[in-house]
Amino acid sequence: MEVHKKIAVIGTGNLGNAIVEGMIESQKFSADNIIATRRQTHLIDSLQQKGVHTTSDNCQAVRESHIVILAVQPKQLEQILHEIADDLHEDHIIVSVITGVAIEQIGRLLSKPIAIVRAMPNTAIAIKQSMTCIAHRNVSPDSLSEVQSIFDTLGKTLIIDEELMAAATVLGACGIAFFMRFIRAASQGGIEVGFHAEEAQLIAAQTAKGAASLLLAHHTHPEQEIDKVTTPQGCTIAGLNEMEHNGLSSALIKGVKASFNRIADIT
Ligand SMILES: NC(=O)C1=CN([C@@H]2O[C@H](COP(=O)(O)OP(=O)(O)OC[C@H]3O[C@@H](n4cnc5c(N)ncnc54)[C@H](O)[C@@H]3O)[C@@H](O)[C@H]2O)C=CC1
Ligand SMILES: O=C(O)[C@@H]1CCC=N1
Repeated sequence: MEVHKKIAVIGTGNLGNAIVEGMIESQKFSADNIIATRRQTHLIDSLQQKGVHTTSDNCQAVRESHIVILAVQPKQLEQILHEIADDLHEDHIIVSVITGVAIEQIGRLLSKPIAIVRAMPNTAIAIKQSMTCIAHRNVSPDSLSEVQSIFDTLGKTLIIDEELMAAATVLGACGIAFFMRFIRAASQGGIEVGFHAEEAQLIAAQTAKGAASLLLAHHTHPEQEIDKVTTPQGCTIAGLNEMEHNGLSSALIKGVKASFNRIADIT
């Protein structure tokens, strides 16, 4: 499905950039219909070169758009809402990808009846491989499906209760960094056992992609797939058990919980 509505991304940093890159890559959005804002617009020249309208004028971006994606840091939100409030009207849909800020908080800061949806994508949105969790409160089915269809073109989506948004942030958004670190560590091991760094990374990354793809394609539990790899008295189980003796699963679970607990302190 093509998306023809004008979309403004307010705060085009790491995630905002990835969202715009993904939209362009998908070819479902015309670059013409995307407005990306940043205080230092030269830092998003690469998007301008692809036909995106870039500006530091958040109010103009809001006036010229229908869907407003808020992608600033949590501490920058209040000032941004203050700045754009007069230009927002009830036909707009706000999509906040900001961590730890509830819909009710945004609504209170705006004190206007505007549809607000929270979305939690990850940086794989740049290549249309995001996992995006979406939550809303009292948004019309049409507005919700409009927002969901944007993220559907950029990966997979799941509608969740807003109470689960912090958990979604940790598992889905921070998860990119967690899995990256796992791949880096696997590559480092691969170098120890004989590969050049580049080869080790290729093997580790493609293998990680294969493992994830197996789960998505077979709808199996990871242990079922592990059982198919662990030949009795073989090298896989020897490696896995050594990793577990050193706390692999425990370290991951504790890391997820530490990230989750941090979200409560963010705002
Ligand atoms: N980076 C990630 O993977 C993810 C980030 N998020 C959330 O997305 C939001 C953005 O995160 P990042 O992209 O990592 O941060 P970032 O700092 O890279 O991006 C924020 C951008 O907003 C711009 N900005 C700040 N004030 C502005 C203003 N007044 N006008 C225009 N632009 C302004 C900054 O210059 C910066 O480029 C955060 O709330 C974060 O919690 C959510 C999911 C994933
Ligand atoms: O690190 C952060 O706070 C943000 C939210 C999820 C990914 N990056």
